[in-house]
Formats: sequence, C-alpha cells, structure tokens
Amino acid sequence: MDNLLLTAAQMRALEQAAIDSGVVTGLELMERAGTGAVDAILDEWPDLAAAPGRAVVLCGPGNNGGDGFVVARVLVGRGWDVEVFLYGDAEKLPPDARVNYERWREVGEVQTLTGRDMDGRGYVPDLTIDAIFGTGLSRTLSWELCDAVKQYAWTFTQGTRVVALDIPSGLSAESGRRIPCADPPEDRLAFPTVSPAAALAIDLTLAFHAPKIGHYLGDAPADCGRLRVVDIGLNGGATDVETARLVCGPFEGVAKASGHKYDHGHAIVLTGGMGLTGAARLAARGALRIGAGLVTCVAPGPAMMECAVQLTAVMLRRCDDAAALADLLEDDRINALCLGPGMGLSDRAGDLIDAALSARRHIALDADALTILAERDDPFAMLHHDCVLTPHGGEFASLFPDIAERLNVPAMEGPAYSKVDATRDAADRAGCTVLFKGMDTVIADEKGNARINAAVYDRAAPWLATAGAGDVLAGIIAGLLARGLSPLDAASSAAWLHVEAARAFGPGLIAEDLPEMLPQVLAALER
Ligand SMILES: NC(=O)C1=CN([C@@H]2O[C@H](COP(=O)(O)OP(=O)(O)OC[C@H]3O[C@@H](n4cnc5c(N)ncnc54)[C@H](OP(=O)(O)O)[C@@H]3O)[C@@H](O)[C@H]2O)[C@@H](O)CC1
Ligand SMILES: Nc1ncnc2c1ncn2[C@@H]1O[C@H](COP(=O)(O)OP(=O)(O)O)[C@@H](O)[C@H]1O
Ligand SMILES: [K+]
Repeated sequence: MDNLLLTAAQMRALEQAAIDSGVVTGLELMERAGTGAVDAILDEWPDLAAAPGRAVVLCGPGNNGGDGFVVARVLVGRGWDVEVFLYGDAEKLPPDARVNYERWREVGEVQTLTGRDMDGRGYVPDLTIDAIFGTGLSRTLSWELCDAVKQYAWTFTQGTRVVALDIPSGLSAESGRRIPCADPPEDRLAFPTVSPAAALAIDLTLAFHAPKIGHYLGDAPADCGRLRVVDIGLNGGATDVETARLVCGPFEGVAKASGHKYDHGHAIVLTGGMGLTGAARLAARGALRIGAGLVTCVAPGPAMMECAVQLTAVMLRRCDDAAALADLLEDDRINALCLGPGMGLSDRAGDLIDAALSARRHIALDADALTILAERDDPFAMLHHDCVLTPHGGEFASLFPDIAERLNVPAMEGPAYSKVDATRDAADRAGCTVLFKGMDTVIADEKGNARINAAVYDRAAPWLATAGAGDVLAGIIAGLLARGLSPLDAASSAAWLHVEAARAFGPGLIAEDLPEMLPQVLAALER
C-alpha cells in the first residue's frame, strides 16, 4: 500500500499548484496520464504489448474523458483499432479535454455513449477503457448512462480486459462507495440499474499520481480489480490521512532492545465468567506476544479453574468485583487494560468498566464493553484520552447511531461522507481513539488524526473474518499500550500487525494462530 493517500480536493490542489507554478500545463499532465496509462496496461498484459488489438474507450464529460481521448490516440499510434464513445456534449468539455477531443477527431470518430451507437459490435474488444468519470463525479448518475454501460458490459466485456482511468466511474473518490444511479423510467422499472463501476467488472484501476482515499474504502476494493499508480511527474501532496504501519514509539523497534520486564509494561485482561474466558485468553496471548513485559488475566472466582488449566506464561489473578479491581489497580505498574472480550453484559461487568475507567490507565475497550457503554445515557462520560474503542460495524452503529446512519445512506452528491469522516467524528465525540474495524479499518483520534489500515489488493487477508480475530486485536492494542505507545499508534500498529500476522499464516487461519504468527512478523521486520 502506497503511503500517500489523497482526497479529490487535495489532488486538485496539487495539480493546480503545479500548473500555477509554471512547471507543467494541464495539457501536459493529461498527456502524461494517458501515455502512462497505456504503458501500464501494456506492462500489465504483455500479450497486449506483443500485438496491437481492438479497444473501446468510454469517455465522459470532464478531464477523465480527456485522459480517455489521449489513451485512444496513443493506442492508434501503436497500431490498435479504437472506437471512442462520449457521454455528454463535446462543446462543453473542459479546455484540456476539448483539445484532446479535437486531436482524437483528427484520428477517428466519436460516437454517442447513450445512443444506439453502442449496439452491434461485431467483435469482442481486447481492451475497454473506462474514462467516464474520475475524481470530479459529484452527483447521482443518469439512468441512461447506467443502462448504456450495463448493456455494453453484458454484451462485450466478457473476455475483454477492462481498465478504469483514475477510479472506476461511479465510485466516490472520497468514500469509495458507489454513487447511486437515478431511478429508471416507468416503463423500465423491471430492469435494475447497476453502477458502471460494478457493471464493467474492472480488472485494473490506474490511479494518477497517488491512490485516493476512496480507493481503499467501501466498494472500491471490490470494484477496482488490481490497483496501480501511474506517475504523472507530480511530487507529494498535502494529506491528512496516513496509512497505518508499525510505529515503534519510545522503544527501539518492537523487538526488545534492553530493560527489565517491568520496563515493558504490565497489561491486564478481564475475563468473563465460567465458560466465557476464551476471548480474554486470546487477547492476553496477543498482548504477551507483542511484548508486554507481563500479562495477567483477571477472572471471577468461578472462572479461575478454567483459566488456570489454560494459562502458563499469562498470569492469573482473582477479581470478583469492582472493589477488588480498584485494589488491584493500586499497583501502578499495571499500565494497560483490555476490557470487553467475553466479558458479558452483567451489572458486574459494567461496574468493572467504571472502576477501570476511574483508574485512568491506558484501556482498550472492545466487544461487550462497547455494548455496555452504548446502552448508557451518556456512553462517553467516563472515557478519556488514553482509551481506545474498537467497534465493528454493528457496535459502531450502537455507539454512534447518527454517524452510522450518515455513513450508510447512499451519497447523492459529492464529496461523499466517508468511513474516515465517520471515524473522525466518532473519535471527536468519544474524546478518545476509535478503531473502526473491517476490511477497511480506519483509526482516528480525538485530535483529528486519521489512518487507514486496508486489508485489500496485495494486502488482502479475508481469513481474518474468523471468530476471535477481534479479541486478539484488542489484546495486541493493550500490549502496545502497555509498552508505551500512544493510543493512536498502538491501535494503528496493532491493526497493521494483525493483518501481517494473518497474511503470514494464510488460509485456514483461526484466532489462536494470530498471536503465534507475531514472532515471524517481527523477525521479518528486523531483517
Ligand atoms: N486536472 C488535471 O490537470 C488532471 C486531471 N486528470 C484527470 O481528470 C480527472 C478529474 O477531472 P474533472 O475534475 O474534470 O472530473 P471528471 O471526473 O472527469 O468529471 C467531471 C465532469 O463530470 C460532470 N459530472 C459530475 N458528476 C456527474 C454526473 N453524475 N452526471 C453527469 N455529469 C457529471 C461534471 O459536471 P459539473 O459537476 O461540472 O456540472 C464535470 O463536467 C481525474 O480523475 C483525472 O482522470 C488527469 O488528466 C491528470 C491531470
Ligand atoms: N474480510 C476481511 N479482511 C480483512 N480483515 C477482516 C475481514 N473481516 C474482518 N476482518 C478483521 O477481523 C477482525 C474481526 O473482529 P470482530 O468483528 O470483532 O470479530 P470477533 O468478535 O469474532 O473477534 C477485525 O479486526 C476486522 O477488521
Ligand atoms: K474512470
């Protein structure tokens, strides 16, 4: 995953600054985008480089369409047969796209994307280019466009390679979600609309200069196919969202360099009652494997025997109620807690949460702890800056119902509200770090910092969708908190390590395997 992620607005600002400084013109950037795209396509599929084929280029009304005209011209220059379709009015194309439209017109025809021109190809093209919309998509797509692309896709894309320029048309570059198509006319209600982004079954998406945030969120990983970045000669760019990675914090690497066990912190993990201690034990193992100096499971009396027969390196203490936990926390060497996995929803669990929050330690709150908080009149009253909340989608919706609703409602206009926006708003409201789980995990803190840890493209780890994986994540966070990382760094490093551990194991992974893969992940980092 590339380290630089931009919003559409940040990308536009970067382009504009480059153009204003005089180092490049918009037309030159468009030429680089189109020629770079062709180079990337031919590099991706050497058989297409070996012999020219046939291509269909679908162009839209903005500069993304302009890139499409460049691709068409460059392909013809390499001996390809190319048909070009335009959605929109050529007279209204923005200036650079218009120039490239005219240049293409010297080479070939332009047909109408929504007309009958799309019917009756007597061949299957080797390549289809989606250049309808890029980062400028700003509102609901017309039914005519969605229908035309759907018809084209169903008829012609079987067996052809489909490439999206910058981003699949119909996806928001901010949220990665599909912007809806308008409803069909009365007489076509029986024919469902499909977003072009989905209908085209895109094999390869070529992001110009840098991936946009939306490439890593929502529907994008499913719709983009593979993702490649095409260099168009721009440098950097101002961003306010980072990609998650391992942050080493105050010690020299996660592998221990020196010190006593107490120098690496003492994390405690609260278990549930008898028969409900597995989740906490998984978390504890995660905390210990990531290098907390000591990890103790804290269990109620009836669960002690169950824990005792299962734990060895993880220690065990009895703690029946909130008063006993408060006593335990008199030991100020205990610097991090993990609450929630398997804890249950009893009054006792609620009291333990209050005792833990009152003791002002670093705390990872997951699972049942989040459900308990969500049922309170003011779920966030006792939270503080040293807390990390780790909700999955359901827990997020219980804790932040209005934010979840805003996130889930289809965006009718851009820029769309994204999972990054939602996690930032949640962290602001909770007054602490929030890690919003999923394939596209987002981590944000109360200061507005945000990071994405996406397990997609070449980092996909679908095996992580297994019971208990989240418990291990909460434990790794607690372990890193014990080792002194800030809540934001602990949460984002843990999310990164969690995916690396899953990828190191591969298919067949169960939650117990995750902590055991951490040494291998850490060893690979040392090399
Ligand atoms: N700038 C540069 O130097 C470079 C830019 N590059 C390329 O430009 C792309 C960004 O270009 P862009 O800003 O023109 O946006 P793009 O996505 O082509 O479309 C916007 C057009 O669509 C229209 N429109 C929007 N929604 C609509 C809807 N639902 N239904 C119908 N129409 C709709 C919208 O209309 P408006 O909202 O203005 O009325 C406007 O006309 C970027 O992704 C990259 O590929 C590269 O060449 C590198 C150099
Ligand atoms: N398809 C997926 N790809 C990558 N990570 C995933 C996927 N599905 C779930 N995860 C991750 O797996 C973990 C599941 O946690 P959670 O939903 O709390 O489950 P559990 O409570 O069973 O442990 C989270 O860290 C989540 O980000
Ligand atoms: K596109």
